[in-house]
Amino acid sequence: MSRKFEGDQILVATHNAGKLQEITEILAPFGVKVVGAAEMNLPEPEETEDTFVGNARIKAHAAAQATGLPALSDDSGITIDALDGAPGVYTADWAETGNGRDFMMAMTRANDEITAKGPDAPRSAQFRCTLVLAWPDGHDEVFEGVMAGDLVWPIRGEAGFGYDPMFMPEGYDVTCAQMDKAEKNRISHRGRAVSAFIKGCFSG
Ligand SMILES: O=c1nc[nH]c2c1ncn2[C@H]1C[C@H](O)[C@@H](COP(=O)(O)OP(=O)(O)OP(=O)(O)O)O1
Ligand SMILES: [Mg+2]
Repeated sequence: MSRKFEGDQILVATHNAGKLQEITEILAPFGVKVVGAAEMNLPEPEETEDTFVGNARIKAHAAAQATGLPALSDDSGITIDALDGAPGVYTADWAETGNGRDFMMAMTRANDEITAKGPDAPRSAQFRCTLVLAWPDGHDEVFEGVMAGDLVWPIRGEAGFGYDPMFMPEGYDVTCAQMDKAEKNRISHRGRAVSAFIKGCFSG
């Protein structure tokens, strides 16, 4: 069934367990063995670029070079219209405490900064995901996905990870943290990007 990965492993170059679970579930029907970065004892590279694709390239190439496996990385985040696209590539940084990540703090900051723009500030935002598939020979392929929605307050739901409890996708009246996994994967930035990857790599 698979054109490029038949009988092979693909390394998913992320240390985020939520991402790894989503990507593993979306790829499950395609007969490719998914291995995570933590399982391979890979270090977490520094994300020094100011674009999603730049940081996705750093993560994917580091993992492919270290293992000799094709490596698929995910760089993602949220762009908030009222904040001119912030936090964007710095979405994870907003949750950083110096002692692990605190997404309640990050979501509170997002809500506070929108609220500070005034009562007419839009609540619209986009989740964005850039996947880079890096090959051990040094070439790569890029796949992207976007999900539009609104940021709600107070937060709702327990499922998912990161900013899911405040993100209500367009056309829904529940947040990503109130959806089952399959539904989120069907519409999400990551689900769309992984679908593009599947089209590119499993349908030849
Ligand atoms: O579906 C999502 N639902 C909720 N939050 C999300 C989602 N997708 C990305 N996010 C947030 C989490 C993290 O704060 C940032 C990504 O940062 P990003 O550097 O790409 O990922 P990460 O550091 O968690 O893992 P890693 O770099 O090892 O892949 O955006
Ligand atoms: Mg990261």
